[in-house]
Amino acid sequence: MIYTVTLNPAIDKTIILEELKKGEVNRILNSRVDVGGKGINVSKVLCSLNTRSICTGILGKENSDFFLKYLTNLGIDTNFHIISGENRTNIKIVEKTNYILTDINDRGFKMTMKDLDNFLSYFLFFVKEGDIVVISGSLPEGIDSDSYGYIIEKLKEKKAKVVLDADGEPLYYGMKSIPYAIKPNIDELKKVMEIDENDMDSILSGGKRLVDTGIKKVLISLGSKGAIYITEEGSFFSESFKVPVKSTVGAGDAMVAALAYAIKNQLNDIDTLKLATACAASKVMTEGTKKPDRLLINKIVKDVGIRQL
Ligand SMILES: Nc1ncnc2c1ncn2[C@@H]1O[C@H](COP(=O)(O)OP(=O)(O)OP(=O)(O)O)[C@@H](O)[C@H]1O
Ligand SMILES: O=P(O)(O)OC[C@@]1(O)O[C@H](CO)[C@@H](O)[C@@H]1O
Repeated sequence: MIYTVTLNPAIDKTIILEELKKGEVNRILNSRVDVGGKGINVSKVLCSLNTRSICTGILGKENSDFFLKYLTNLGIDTNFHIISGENRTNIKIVEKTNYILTDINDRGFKMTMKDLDNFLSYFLFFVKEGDIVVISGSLPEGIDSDSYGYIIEKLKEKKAKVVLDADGEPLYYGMKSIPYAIKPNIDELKKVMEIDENDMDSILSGGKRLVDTGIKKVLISLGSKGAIYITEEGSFFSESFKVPVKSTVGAGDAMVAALAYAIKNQLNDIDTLKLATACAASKVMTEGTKKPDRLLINKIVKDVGIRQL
């Protein structure tokens, strides 16, 4: 089974403007609302890949119905630990003229380490050897910044394979517990290790150092420049697929979904990176944080080129 864990879910309100004018009245051309948060987005893309996942984590009670209905309508199974409080709303401003994306992410509800332990005590009861657990996104206020490390240790005791996608301290401490796979973007990687983002060799050697620590699969996304995939078997590069951009929000989550799918189905490294690039491109072509189209992914994957590094 694949589980996705989102500790800090969000309602994503995407606003499309001609151009954002600071300090002025801006008129919206179009808008949409999706439920999001990184793990939830991973479950949506797994659903596009016809793969079942259970979407779990923490959900604030106040607007929980909206999340549960949205996911149930997509046919995604949920098993959240509900606590008091309201799930945040994150604003995503898309400027049509220049395609600049501005993310305004709220902090979210407050939770306690006790809430986290309550969630873990029942979640860990379900997890079995060989399960894949994706943990991703920011941590809510109130829990320790090494919480992902703590969760990874417990999941490893259960012999689950953990895929981590986080930023800053949560990524730093999470990596210390050696998850099975990670998917940092280049900015996230720069914060946790010495690399020169403009030098491919430097990024590659950074990724290899991580594989040497025992992390089996390191997928580094480079935004519109593409992605590098480093494993014990080799290192591979894929340019991003040139597509009309509707929203890049969740492109990284689409890659994480492909990575989880590839681990489950034992895809080789080249097919894994092809699928990750196709899922990300399909997501970029999709409005807001809506689930990308399965047929589109299947079409693009055939044309993705991979270069061995
Ligand atoms: N403008 C674009 N056109 C085509 N593909 C893109 C574009 N931007 C990103 N991608 C694809 O999406 C992948 C992931 O992008 P990125 O590195 O921005 O992830 P991220 O920062 O983790 O995203 P998020 O946190 O919003 O999910 C890239 O490796 C690339 O394949
Ligand atoms: O604030 P975090 O948890 O780092 O990121 C949250 C978020 O920006 O990530 C997803 C896109 O990756 C969105 O659905 C959501 O709003």
